[in-house]
Amino acid sequence: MTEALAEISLAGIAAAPLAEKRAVAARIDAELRRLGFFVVSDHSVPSALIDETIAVATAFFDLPLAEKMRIRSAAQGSPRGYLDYGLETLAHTTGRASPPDLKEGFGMGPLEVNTERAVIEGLAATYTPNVWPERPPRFRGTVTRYYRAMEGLTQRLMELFAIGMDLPPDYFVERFADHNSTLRLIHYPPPDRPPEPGQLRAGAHTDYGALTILLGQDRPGGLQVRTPSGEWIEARTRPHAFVINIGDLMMTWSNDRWLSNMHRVANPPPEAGEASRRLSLAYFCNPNDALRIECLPTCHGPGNPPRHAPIRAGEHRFRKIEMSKAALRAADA
Ligand SMILES: O=C(O)CCC(=O)C(=O)O
Ligand SMILES: [Fe+2]
Repeated sequence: MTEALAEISLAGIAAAPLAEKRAVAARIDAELRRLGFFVVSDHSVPSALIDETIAVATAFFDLPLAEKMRIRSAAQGSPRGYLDYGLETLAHTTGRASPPDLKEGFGMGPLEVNTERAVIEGLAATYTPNVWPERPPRFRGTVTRYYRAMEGLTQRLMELFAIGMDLPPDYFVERFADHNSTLRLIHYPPPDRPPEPGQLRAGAHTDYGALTILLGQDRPGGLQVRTPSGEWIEARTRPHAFVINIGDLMMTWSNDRWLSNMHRVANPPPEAGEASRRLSLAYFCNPNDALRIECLPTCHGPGNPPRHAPIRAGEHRFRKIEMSKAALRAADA
């Protein structure tokens, strides 16, 4: 069995007849069962938009730290604005002790929100407002366009997911009305000192939501995915191809038919120097925060009872976000 990520082309998919969509959906189904990850090409997100987003992200991370800290992420709610070094330790979200991840980031979320659905009982602030840096000048417009492109690609993928799961093609549409998806620009700088024992660019974790669309630069110290046999393989990609993986909510929905798989970002070899500077654009697609996530109707039956207790989408994510910040709380105490 090959253990590399499969590449699936979405060329012409939007206007394709159902039979053709079914064939692509079957390939996606196979990859999500096997690895929980695949690569998409011909996805119709313009290469120029990807390049421009990388360019404004790079210019933002190049700003002086004090300027970035002016829009530092608030302590509670969905992370928005600047995520400084040391804020997040992804290994904690799977219950393992670790030093913080070696990265900084910028997070933003929905562009308009129906406030009537925006606050979930018992959760602090779910649809946290966006904050934007003053510089670079084209940052807000470019990042906004990229976010819109991710919303569009998500719709195409969710249709294929529904077909792959023998559901009506539009099954997920209303479930993603007032979605709370986060776009995160992530910067992994070249190391300026050896990592602490157990410290990675991003510790091993699973993603929390429905699916993730990742554009990661192919640099030393990149994304690694765990195989069913427990090895780590490098998820190497061409410049404008996306890595798609599902998160915990999709695994719960599918009753574990699809795998929300462990992945991490490795440290570069020290001799890689400046060449190991890496950016990634991670779009974490989440459904409506108030939605109860429970086994899909086509994923249980006699001999296959639902394996997970229902959980509200926003609640699961918030629990994970709080775990990821545990190091910060310990340091503050
Ligand atoms: O930067 C990457 O390649 C992956 C990052 C990631 O997995 C995450 O932030 O959840
Ligand atoms: Fe991840």
